[in-house]
Amino acid sequence: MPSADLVIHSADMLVTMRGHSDSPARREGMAEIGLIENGAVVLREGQIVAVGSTEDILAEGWVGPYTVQINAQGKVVTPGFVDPHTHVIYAGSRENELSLKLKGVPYMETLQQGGGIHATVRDTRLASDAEVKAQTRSRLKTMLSHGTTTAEVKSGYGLTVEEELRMLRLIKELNLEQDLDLVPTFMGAHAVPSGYTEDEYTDYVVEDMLPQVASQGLAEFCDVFCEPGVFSVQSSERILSKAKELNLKLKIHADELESAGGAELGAKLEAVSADHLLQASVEGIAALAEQGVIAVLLPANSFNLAKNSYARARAMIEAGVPVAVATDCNPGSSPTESMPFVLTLACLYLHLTPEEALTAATINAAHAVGRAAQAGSLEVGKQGDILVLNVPNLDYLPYHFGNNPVDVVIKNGRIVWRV
Ligand SMILES: N=CN[C@@H](CCC(=O)O)C(=O)O
Ligand SMILES: [Zn+2]
Repeated sequence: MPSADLVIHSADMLVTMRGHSDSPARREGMAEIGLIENGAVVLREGQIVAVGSTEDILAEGWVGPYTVQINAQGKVVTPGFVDPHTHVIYAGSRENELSLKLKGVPYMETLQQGGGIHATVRDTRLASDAEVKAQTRSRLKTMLSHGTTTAEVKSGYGLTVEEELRMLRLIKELNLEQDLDLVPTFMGAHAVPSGYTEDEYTDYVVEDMLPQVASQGLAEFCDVFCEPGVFSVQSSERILSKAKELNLKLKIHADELESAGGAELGAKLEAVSADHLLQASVEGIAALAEQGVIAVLLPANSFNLAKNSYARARAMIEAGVPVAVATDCNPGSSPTESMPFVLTLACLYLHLTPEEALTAATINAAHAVGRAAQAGSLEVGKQGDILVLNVPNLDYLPYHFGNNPVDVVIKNGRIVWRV
């Protein structure tokens, strides 16, 4: 047998997430994390070639003279986190919105007065390609150091054909230039820019943007901010239907601030995920479950909007909706790169157990970005995307918050970050 490039062994707990790669975990399945005590995982040429107990793995003779070994005694080993909802590509920042929020100005009012997303659109358009990439690269590095090894990235701070294509091209370049795998989503329908009515801009997205995005093969998914005052259910349906016709997979920002039928639309159009969902109706939740649409929940966004309002994750899980969690990393509603922080919020405010939260941040998140065949679990044949966490058990991970629990990040079988 050829010897391994890397063996991680003696992990107090090795979380494999096995058995959920064909379809996302639902209901009680979300608590089935495939735990191996005193576990080990073996990597060769970037891939996982064996997973099991340390005793078995060491007896199998994987360790040769050139094998790098990591002793994970006293630690927990998990799949790399998959962050399935980010707006991480942009220039500038919006710390000015903190004082507005403290004065009680709602998020939507800031947006409608030309701030919010529009402010980031202005900053991003003014920044050179090199500036946008440098600022984004730095955030991606923070994400990686906090354990994210795959992330979805949305365009949406361009809002013209040229600027949206530029964002998607820069995502493609960044994907090749740094360690995280990036999954590109076109979100030209992120806000209606000034000078357009909603209908005029919807026409522009459908007739001009989408055909060019699709023909250049720059995006895998299309997303829409479906929210009263931004894109109505009717406009969202026009955009997502056109995207589907052009073979893009679908996501939808649904029922974030108001219950308006966004979840129902996601289910009707067979979206891969519906995201936010704070105000999703009972019927909307049932429709997501029926269609198998993944609910991507964003508790850091809820935390940051400081309205004490979170998505009803337990009702979703009970109804059979597969749940994933994400940072929603963006300069306004969720300025964080940290999946460990999201895990804490998922437990405390979405009321997930640590096991369910970890499922939501790994294999279910991988399904939400179309990467479940490669990422999200520690199974033979998958990419070697692995975390060694400096925590003694699973409960400790969400319990000890506000700092970075990640000891080692392995991406495609290579150590890419280490304390
Ligand atoms: N809700 C719409 N889009 C982002 C916010 C983007 C921004 O505020 O810049 C979100 O998912 O939270
Ligand atoms: Zn978003």
